[in-house]
Amino acid sequence: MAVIPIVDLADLVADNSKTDRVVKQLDEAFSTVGFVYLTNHGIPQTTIDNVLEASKHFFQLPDEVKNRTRRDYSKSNDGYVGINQEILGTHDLQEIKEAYNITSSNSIFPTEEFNPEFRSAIVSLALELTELTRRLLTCMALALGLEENFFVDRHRFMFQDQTQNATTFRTLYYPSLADRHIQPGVVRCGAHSDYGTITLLLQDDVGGLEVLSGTEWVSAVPVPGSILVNLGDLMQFWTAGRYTATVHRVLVPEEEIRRKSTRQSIAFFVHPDNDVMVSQLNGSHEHPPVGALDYLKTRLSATYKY
Ligand SMILES: O=C(O)CCC(=O)C(=O)O
Ligand SMILES: [Fe+2]
Repeated sequence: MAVIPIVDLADLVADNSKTDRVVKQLDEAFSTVGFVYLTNHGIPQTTIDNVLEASKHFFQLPDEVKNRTRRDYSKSNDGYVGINQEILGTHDLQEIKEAYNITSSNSIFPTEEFNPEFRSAIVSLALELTELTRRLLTCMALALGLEENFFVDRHRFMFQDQTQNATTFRTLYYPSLADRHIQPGVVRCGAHSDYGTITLLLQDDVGGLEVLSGTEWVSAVPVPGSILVNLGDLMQFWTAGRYTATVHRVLVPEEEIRRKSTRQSIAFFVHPDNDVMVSQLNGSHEHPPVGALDYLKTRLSATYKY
């Protein structure tokens, strides 16, 4: 049974030059299971808890209030995404999840009178995740034998301005399923791979995330204090398949107690700057280069329902 490895970042956080072990371990994880837990990543737990708390507060507001900042994909990717507004799994009828997307500190935020902490909590965490992402991108460049700033230089505008970079902070809320009749084809989050470079994922202690390893679904059990990292399809393309964009999902729990619980997670979807042309790093000309933003748009419009 495949296991998701744990990589301890303590040395790297203390001293940026201590990359060797981390580079090797990330390379191994990304070329096999495609998911890795990071521990001692340096982001304070209170910064994470503040977002979970402010998010819960938001998602429990009446629909009428939440819909005031509803995502309108004809304008941008920011804002509130209601139940079934997006279906990631190609065979799923319903996905019982809510989400809120933020692309910078100037993004669309809920009206402050309802939730004054939401903006500041999210911006603080997003800035920390941006820093951590830079460290990871540096390690990945070294692992692939590239100049160490190769990826960082192509991700210059993360969480700064969506007209230049589509990196998105997403807070997710899976409501309680206590009073729902669950038909086949109803899930919390359908099977999919992510689209971009990497995704940093933080989950609460409820569990339910599973990752596909061969033909087997492996539980990504919550490891307290850790951040999960997985690769997106664009990075799989970039590395010509050396790194894997692993399919993952969150089903409706079978146990009554977990079905009743709400579940929360936070995803930081990292994308290259919009104008980056991604060419396969093995020098192959089999597939023409793809523009980072064009690629993302194609993927987003396939999942967006209304
Ligand atoms: O909620 C989770 O644990 C996973 C969410 C996810 O995979 C996504 O939004 O892309
Ligand atoms: Fe995902």
